[in-house]
Amino acid sequence: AHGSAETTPGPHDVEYLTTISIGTPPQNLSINIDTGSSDLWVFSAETTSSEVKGQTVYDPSLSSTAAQLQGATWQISYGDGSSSGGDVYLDRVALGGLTVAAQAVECARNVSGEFTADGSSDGLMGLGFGVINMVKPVRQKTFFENLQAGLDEAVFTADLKHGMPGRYNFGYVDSSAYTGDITYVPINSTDGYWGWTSPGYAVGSGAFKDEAIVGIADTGTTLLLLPSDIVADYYRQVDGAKYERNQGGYVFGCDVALPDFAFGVGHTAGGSPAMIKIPGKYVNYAPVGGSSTKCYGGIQSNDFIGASIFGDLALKAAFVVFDGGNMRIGWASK
Ligand SMILES: C[C@H]1CC[C@H](NC(=O)Cn2ccnc2)CC1
Repeated sequence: AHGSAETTPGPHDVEYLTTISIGTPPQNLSINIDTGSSDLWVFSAETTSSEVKGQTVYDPSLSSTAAQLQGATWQISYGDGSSSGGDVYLDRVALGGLTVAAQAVECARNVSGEFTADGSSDGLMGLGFGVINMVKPVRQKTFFENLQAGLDEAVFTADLKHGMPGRYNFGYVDSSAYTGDITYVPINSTDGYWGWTSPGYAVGSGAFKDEAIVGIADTGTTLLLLPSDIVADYYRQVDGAKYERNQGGYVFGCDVALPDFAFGVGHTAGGSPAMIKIPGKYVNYAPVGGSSTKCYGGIQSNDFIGASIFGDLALKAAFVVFDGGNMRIGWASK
């Protein structure tokens, strides 16, 4: 089996939203597919009403195929400080023409303010590894893990785009969606993430710099978060760019010229790595609050996290294969 679903960017490509249907008859929700976590949770009929502002909720009592997972609860918090928690139902979940008959659907009883304020997202679908699923007492499998054995190929692909809809495909690699070759590198899923190491980077037309970047491919993070020395190297090439503590990162004039940023994939012994080039204009993330002339950079420091995060800013410059069958990740230009 294989399937394909369109995914649509929010403002400034802050997140990408994909429609899933849950239950019988189907209840359609718009969710954020997040390779940086492993819980499928949704706003629900059980969510504290003051914490629901415009989201569509899943109501298991209206689904003939819903069954509560007795005694199961979950609580999750994300790197950006947001959080949610609740109880668990098993129900049919369909996405892109593929269905899991008994998917653990984590129903929120409470969500933090960030989720309440985001009227576009009705929940998250974690496509990380089940080892970090937060359901207790028994961890639950992700949608992809439940699908995997039945897929033609044990893969899903992310084809996110700048300011326009892209696609998540499951079970196949669409050879018409990218240019050149896909370069695959091993992943380290020990921490439950799609962890991988880039051999280095280049700023604009500059030389390749051999500096290993250990990170995760995370569709649930908006920006590209890298070691502070690389980030400083990039913004040295942006006229007037500076680090502003009260903005929480590097800012620059919204009309400034921005160099491309390229990161390496793979490292043929002695040869040069394949490069994924992020166009400079993608690095202009958005005007900072209250200004129309000062803009916030899409490349920022990973200082307080310890690993780098190849978020949407990096992913939307590539066609990315999350290969669960061979525990590897593949990157191609497009
Ligand atoms: C410091 C970084 C900040 C951004 C963090 N990303 C997330 O929290 C992604 N996410 C998932 C659900 N809601 C948000 C990763 C750490």
